[in-house]
Amino acid sequence: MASLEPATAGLIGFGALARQVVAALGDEPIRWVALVREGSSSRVPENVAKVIVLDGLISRRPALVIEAAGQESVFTHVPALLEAGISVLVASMGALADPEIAGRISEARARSGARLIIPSGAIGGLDYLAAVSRLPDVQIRYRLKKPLAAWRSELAALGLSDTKISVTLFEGTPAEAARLYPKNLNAAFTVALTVHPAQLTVAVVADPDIDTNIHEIEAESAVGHATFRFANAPSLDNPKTSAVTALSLAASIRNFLGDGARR
Ligand SMILES: NC(=O)C1=CN([C@@H]2O[C@H](COP(=O)(O)OP(=O)(O)OC[C@H]3O[C@@H](n4cnc5c(N)ncnc54)[C@H](OP(=O)(O)O)[C@@H]3O)[C@@H](O)[C@H]2O)C=CC1
Ligand SMILES: O=C([O-])CC(=O)C(=O)O
Repeated sequence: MASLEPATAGLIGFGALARQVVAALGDEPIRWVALVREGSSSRVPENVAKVIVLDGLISRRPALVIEAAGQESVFTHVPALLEAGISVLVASMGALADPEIAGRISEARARSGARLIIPSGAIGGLDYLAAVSRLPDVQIRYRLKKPLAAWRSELAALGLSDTKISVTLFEGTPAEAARLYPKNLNAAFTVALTVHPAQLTVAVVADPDIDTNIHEIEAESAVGHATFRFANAPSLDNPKTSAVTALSLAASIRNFLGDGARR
């Protein structure tokens, strides 16, 4: 980072991702403040200040707020932060599949000039996908396979908790995937926003024979065929979340704060 002057950074939620982001940036001069829900069971360490209302976070004028709490918190908190001129890094990108919240975020950014930072999260290759997205007839397929532990409630609802074979849970559009699987399909919507949702198809698989979260992206266009495959170790604290996601957020935060955004 460019300067040793501490920056204030906010966190929405203090679960697996937020805890790992703070740990990954342990050597950086950052004053952390976390917005947690009243009565939350999250254990917030002493080096992180805690607030329970959004105004408590806004009044500290953080240089950046990191949303790591789920799609619902994007609806309730992100437009107000942007309106207040505070830039936000959003992990729960699937929230932007909802046209109303996408519109509110876009208007708030335009009014205040605050930035919405989109991390690559559990995946990569977004630069290539952005490059080919302007070509006519580009087709992109995204397939997410996770172990059964990541799909407990979905498999129980189908009576397939102990399946011995892989189960295709979903095939369809990225917006529908983000809506149906709000804790698992955010990376898919990051791909959708990088290209165009109409260019992308999504498949979701529960696989009893794997122990990693596997994201496969295939792009076919006039300039070639590309395949990306990310076999991510799940976070020890949350099997739905890949451990690399916190590192991606940490890299984006370093990048943003190193860009002269310190206060
Ligand atoms: N872009 C990507 O590639 C990825 C994105 N994600 C997104 O990140 C989110 C967080 O992941 P992870 O940390 O593993 O999840 P966790 O469930 O471990 O943590 C989320 C925390 O947020 C808290 N929380 C929920 N709602 C609110 C709220 N309205 N205000 C404040 N705190 C809240 C919960 O605490 P409590 O219930 O105690 O209040 C919980 O501790 C996921 O839900 C997903 O949307 C995850 C992985 C990859
Ligand atoms: O962490 C992952 O592998 C992906 C994930 O949960 C998401 O995109 O919401």
